[in-house]
Amino acid sequence: ADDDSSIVSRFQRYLQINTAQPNPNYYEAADFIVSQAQSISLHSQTLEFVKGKPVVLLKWPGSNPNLPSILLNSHTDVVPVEHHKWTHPPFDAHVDGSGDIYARGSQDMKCVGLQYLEAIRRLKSSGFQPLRTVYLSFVPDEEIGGHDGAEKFADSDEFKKMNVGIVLDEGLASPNENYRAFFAERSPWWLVIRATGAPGHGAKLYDNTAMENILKSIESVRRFRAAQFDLVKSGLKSEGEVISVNMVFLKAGTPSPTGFVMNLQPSEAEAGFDVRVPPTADQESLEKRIAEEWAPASRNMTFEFKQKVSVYDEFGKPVLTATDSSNPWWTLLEGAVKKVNEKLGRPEIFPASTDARYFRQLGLPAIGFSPMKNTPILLHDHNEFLNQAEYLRGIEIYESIIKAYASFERTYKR
Ligand SMILES: CSCC[C@H](NC=O)C(=O)O
Ligand SMILES: [Zn+2]
Ligand SMILES: [Zn+2]
Repeated sequence: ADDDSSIVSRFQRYLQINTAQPNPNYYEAADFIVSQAQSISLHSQTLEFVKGKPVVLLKWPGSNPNLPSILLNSHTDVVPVEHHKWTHPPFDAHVDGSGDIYARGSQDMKCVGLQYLEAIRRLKSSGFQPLRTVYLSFVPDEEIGGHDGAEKFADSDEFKKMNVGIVLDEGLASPNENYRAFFAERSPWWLVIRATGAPGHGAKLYDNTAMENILKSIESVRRFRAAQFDLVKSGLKSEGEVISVNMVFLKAGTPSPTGFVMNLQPSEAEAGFDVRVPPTADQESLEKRIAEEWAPASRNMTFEFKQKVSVYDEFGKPVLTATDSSNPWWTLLEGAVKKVNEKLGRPEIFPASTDARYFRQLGLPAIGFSPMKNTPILLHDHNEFLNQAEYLRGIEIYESIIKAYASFERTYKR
């Protein structure tokens, strides 16, 4: 049956599978996706580049298999939850009186994965026949970097054989009327800075303590953060266009059975920062700032990157998906959204990281798009929800997009 309530209940079933990191129930999710695919006669294949981490690949063959194909990607894992902070249990997918569906993954991004499938279900039953082959990939581990998921998939022979011409991946909810679309993303630099200094009596004032040294750095980071944030607050730049820095841990002190030793100044202190660097930022000057202001050796400091992703192509140019007429897929997306009387906002840089970078790095255009409007941005938050009417509308949006993409005749040339 294809009434709204069965569509929503299929979404609920996907949401009810607990695929939270660090112990996602991947096989249950894969089984569910495969059974959905079978119900609409899509060819399915499960690739296991790493044991326990299935990539489910579905295929809807086009009538012209020589044309580059369309890949609709989504990740099956979700981030962990703090159960007691949710008003409805995060894996119940409870629908409240106003139609809000509460669940971890309702926005990020089980909605998108199933919307792709529901859109294809409708297109199939309407008799639509794609010219280009449409693939759907359901990949693991996006939330922990995608190394055993999208990264291996994008590097595989299976992927090469698919002859992909365009990838759609996740975007973000929009609090206003316009849907959002993303053409690039910032690079995560996970930075740890360490300070050392002479230990001493808690009552003594002296220079160069580890705590003083790290505090100076934290002050410097804070000034930089505030200046970047001001650019966003004033409307001069969007969130993805500035360098964000957020302190995520702070570690120092000498533990004791009752807490910390109170009259001993520690000899070491450490702080961690989640830094996000836009593709167009001057990386060298940021590196210099880190070495000279945030962790200067002159203040007995060192630093280390726990992760330093660079989203560059083989020529050292940042990988961006074109948003002008040189990229027909962008134009088609805009047109398809318009056709169902909706609008896209200005193209944006995704503020966090997604699997899209692995596809862009191959030189493929990849667009981040999750059709949720008039919706608060709740990914990774407590009480993540998506309204069922929004979910259903999103299916119509994808119907329009998939139809436009799968019917597009011209071969895309880079
Ligand atoms: C680079 S690994 C981390 C990926 C993660 N993605 C979604 O939140 C992020 O923190 O952006
Ligand atoms: Zn996501
Ligand atoms: Zn996420």
